[in-house]
Amino acid sequence: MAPKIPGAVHDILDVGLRFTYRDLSTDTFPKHSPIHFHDKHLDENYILKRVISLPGTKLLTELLDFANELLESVEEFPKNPFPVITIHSRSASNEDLNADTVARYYQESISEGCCWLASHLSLHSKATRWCNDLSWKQVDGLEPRSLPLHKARMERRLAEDHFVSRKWSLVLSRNSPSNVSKDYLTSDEQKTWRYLSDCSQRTQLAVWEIFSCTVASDHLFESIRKYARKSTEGRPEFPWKRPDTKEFRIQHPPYARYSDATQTPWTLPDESLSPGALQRSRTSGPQSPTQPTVIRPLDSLNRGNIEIEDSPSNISVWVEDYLQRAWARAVDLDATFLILHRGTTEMICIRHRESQTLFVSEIIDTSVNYYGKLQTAVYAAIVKDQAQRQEMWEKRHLPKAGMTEKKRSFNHVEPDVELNNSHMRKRRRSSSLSLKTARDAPSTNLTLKERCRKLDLAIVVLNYSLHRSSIPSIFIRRKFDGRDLLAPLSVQSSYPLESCLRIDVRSRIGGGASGHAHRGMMYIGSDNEHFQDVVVKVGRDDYSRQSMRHELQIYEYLARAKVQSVPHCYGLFEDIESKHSPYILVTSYAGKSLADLQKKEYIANNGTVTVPKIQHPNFLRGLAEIHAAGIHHRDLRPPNIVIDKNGKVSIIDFDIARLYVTGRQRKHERKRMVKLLSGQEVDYDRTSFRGGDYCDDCSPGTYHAASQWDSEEEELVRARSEPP
Ligand SMILES: Nc1ncnc2c1ncn2[C@@H]1O[C@H](COP(=O)(O)OP(=O)(O)OP(=O)(O)O)[C@@H](O)[C@H]1O
Repeated sequence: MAPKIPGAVHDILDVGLRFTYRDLSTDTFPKHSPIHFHDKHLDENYILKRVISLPGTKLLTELLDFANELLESVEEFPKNPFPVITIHSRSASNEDLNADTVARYYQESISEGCCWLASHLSLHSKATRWCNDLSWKQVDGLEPRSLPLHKARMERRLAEDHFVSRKWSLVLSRNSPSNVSKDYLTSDEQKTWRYLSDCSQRTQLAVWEIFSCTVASDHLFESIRKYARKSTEGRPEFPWKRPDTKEFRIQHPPYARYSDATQTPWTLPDESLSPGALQRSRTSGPQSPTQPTVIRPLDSLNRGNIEIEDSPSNISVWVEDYLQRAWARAVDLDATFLILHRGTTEMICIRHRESQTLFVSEIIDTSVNYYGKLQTAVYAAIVKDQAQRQEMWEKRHLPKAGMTEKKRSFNHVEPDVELNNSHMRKRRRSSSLSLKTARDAPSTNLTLKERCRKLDLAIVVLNYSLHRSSIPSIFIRRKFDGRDLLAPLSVQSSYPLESCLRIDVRSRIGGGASGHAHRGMMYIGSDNEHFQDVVVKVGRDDYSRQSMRHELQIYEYLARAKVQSVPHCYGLFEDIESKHSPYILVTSYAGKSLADLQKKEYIANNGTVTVPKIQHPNFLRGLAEIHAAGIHHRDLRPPNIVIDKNGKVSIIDFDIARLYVTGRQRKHERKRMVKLLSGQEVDYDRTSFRGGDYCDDCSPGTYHAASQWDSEEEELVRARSEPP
């Protein structure tokens, strides 16, 4: 007999969101596409191929039936009261419904209750107490550091964050049902727990893209629905964005994906999944890359004029781009469910791995009185799906005799089985550089540096994590015009391959306010023997171009002063495809940072590291050299001090450095360096803040009022009048 459902549970099942919808002005429409440079280099095997609409209410009915089944399978609900969950209702009439407000409202009003319930129903239905093992929250929500941002960049960030927030997810809040004895688990639940035991607390089980509750997102949802319906009829392949460089085509051997679960509470239309429905581009064997001997950037890009049009000003929202971003995030987490939510409406999407298809539900009204039940069903379905796929994976990967049990990592989308023995290939771990390192390269290194300086065209491919370029991007060197301004972009009609730099980006090694730093290898022409171990900093957005240009200027200044304690800068390059694509700044790889070398201490002790006193002079000499060249670094921190295998210390990251330094600032920065090396915490360099602030570097807790630091102009005058 079906159990009596407690009133508090009914409250959760029957809750609908109560937003009062307010029309917001169109200024909340995002002004930029969410697609970044990296997205164009996604591995072909991992890109969205089709979007198919799931018409009608079939998916909803199936999910609600699944919730009913779970409710009926409970023999008895716990006697102790259901935790108090407040159902808020929100009137949006005088509130800005940006993406984060919408997410927080969903979190406060519904997700907690649904997590408790889904947890009970799917993980420990026989437990006599209410226990919750799920949590819907913002994952990796915090930026590593919140540097004062350029005003325009801040505005753009705000506009983007205003429209969509991507960091929300369902996670397991514990590793095991710590509060529930095994006796209270049915055999099915025990099995589920076993297969989920590899999930850490940070494992994200599904992807939520939360949008602001605005006209723009309403328009986006409608467009997605129309797009999915249209593409269901015509079945065209999804237009993934790739670089426009036409003459290259790099074929990579394919490999298998993780499997889709087979026993799911939802059904997908069979005809969409049949092999004929999708022309998969599986090649029969490895093919050599197409690599022309003459590179014609303008021809290959098919552009008569490199002054490429800016994005049109009347941009509303880009359906494909938002779907692509969401899909890529789901692939990254290996999530099956992708939920698009905007407060008053929602779309549930299901990712089918085998056919690389996204199935999209109709638009769901979140005020319906079964919305709570639907969300509970979605959470429970996500958990079941995850456990079932893990079970399938483990069955296919039985541990070999004598080996410890092999577990699939939930956090990686590492392909597990090769498709074809003739080109067996495990996907390379992003961090490993398997080719010879620059140290092994013959002694042509110096000449190579000299040669590189003269070469203006760089062919860039990404080869790490989810990125495996099938078409490279073409970058052109940017130079100064002699007046500290970048000269206009100058592109020749053709370049012999032998006069081109080839940059193979192999792993991501850091990320900060202005961009992501990658490790890679730089070759010249068709020579695969000699290469430089380089760091490629890819700008985060178009505003980062300014800071990279500034960094190039500082590096050139330091090179002219023959400063040794900094990496060699190979130059600044611009992707010629779009005015808004980021610059890349290429420097030599100068070793691991203090933060990386002492990662544990750095993380555990609030960003501190300790260097034996005997080694301090090494670091101080490096800094003194930079000061002697007249450069004020202004951002000395453990991540910005690197040491190579031979113990050579270099200082990096000059994006907020200044081209003058006063005696007082030199002393200040020296003290800061000693403090940092002695295991003490250093915060942002307060000399950056002309408004005045506390400066613990000079003497702990001392407040420097605004007037105590010079203004930029005063600093310059003082710096010029002082001996170096
Ligand atoms: N030339 C280099 N050699 C070795 N490692 C490097 C080099 N350049 C950058 N890195 C690594 O990449 C990380 C980020 O680089 P960098 O600080 O230049 O980027 P950023 O975007 O300006 O970061 P932030 O905002 O934190 O200052 C560094 O902490 C360091 O670990």
